[in-house]
Amino acid sequence: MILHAKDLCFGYDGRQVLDSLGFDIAAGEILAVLGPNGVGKTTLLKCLNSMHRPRGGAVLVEGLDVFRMARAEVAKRLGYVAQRAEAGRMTAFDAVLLGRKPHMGWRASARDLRLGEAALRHVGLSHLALRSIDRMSGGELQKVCIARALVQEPQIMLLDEPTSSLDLRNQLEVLRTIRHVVEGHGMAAIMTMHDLNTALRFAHRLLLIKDGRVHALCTPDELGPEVIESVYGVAVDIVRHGRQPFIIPKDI
Ligand SMILES: Nc1ncnc2c1ncn2[C@@H]1O[C@H](COP(=O)(O)OP(=O)(O)OP(=O)(O)O)[C@@H](O)[C@H]1O
Repeated sequence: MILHAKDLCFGYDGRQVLDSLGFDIAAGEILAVLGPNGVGKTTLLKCLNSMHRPRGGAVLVEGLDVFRMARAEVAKRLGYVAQRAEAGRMTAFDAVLLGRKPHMGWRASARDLRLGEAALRHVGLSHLALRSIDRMSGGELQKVCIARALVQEPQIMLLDEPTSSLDLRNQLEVLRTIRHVVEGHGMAAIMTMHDLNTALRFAHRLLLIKDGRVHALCTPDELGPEVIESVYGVAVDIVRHGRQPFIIPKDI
C-alpha cells in the first residue's frame, strides 16, 4: 500500500467532520472520494497532506507518518491541487515551476525547466506558458494547478474537484493525463468529485463518505443504487453501456 489512512478524526470548532475514517490506496490506483456537499471531502484531503492535523488517527505514506515530516518532505510525496486556485501575478510557466520547489536548490536546474515544459504540454497549455495566471480562465488556471502537481513528482496526487471548471473535452483530457501518469509512473491519485458518472469511468475504486465515515469502498462494478440513495438521498438506476455502468436519477 502506498498510503494508509487510519481512524482519522477531525472537526472544526468542536464540530466533528471526520469520524474514524480509514482506507488504503495502492500504487497505480485512482480513488474517487464522493459524498454530498459539506460531508468532509476537502477536509479529508487536507488531513492526508497534513495541512490539517487530525485529533486522532494516522496517515502513513509507504509506512512513514506524514505528521512527523517536514513540509518539503510531505510535498515530495503528496501533490495537492486545491478546489479554488489563487491567481497571482506570475506566468503559467513560473506557477508550474513552483511545484519543483521541494526538489530545487536555490535555482531551477535544466531538468526542472524541462519538467515544467513537459507538464504544460501534458495539459495542453504550452501556448499560454508566458501568460500571467491572473489573466486566465478558470479552466486554464485549473490546468496550470494540475501541471504544478505533476512537476512535483509526488507519489500521490490529491485533487480537489480537478475537473469542476473544465469543459467536456478538457475534462476528458485532464483525466486521461492523470490516469496516464498514475498508471505509467506507479503513482496514486485521490480525487474528490461530484460527477458520479465521471468517477465511475475514471476511478478504480470509489470511497463514499456519510456521517464522517466510510459508507462504502468499492469498485465501479460493485456500486449498487442503494448506496447512492443512502448517501445522496436520490433514487437512481444503474444501467450499462457496454461494460461501463452509468447512474441515472429516477425522478427528474
Ligand atoms: N475552515 C473551516 N472552519 C469551520 N468549518 C469548516 C471549515 N472548512 C470547512 N468547514 C465545514 O466542514 C464541513 C466539511 O467541509 P468540506 O469542505 O470538507 O466538505 P466537502 O465535502 O469538501 O464539501 P463540497 O462538496 O461542498 O466541496 C462543512 O460543514 C464545512 O462548512
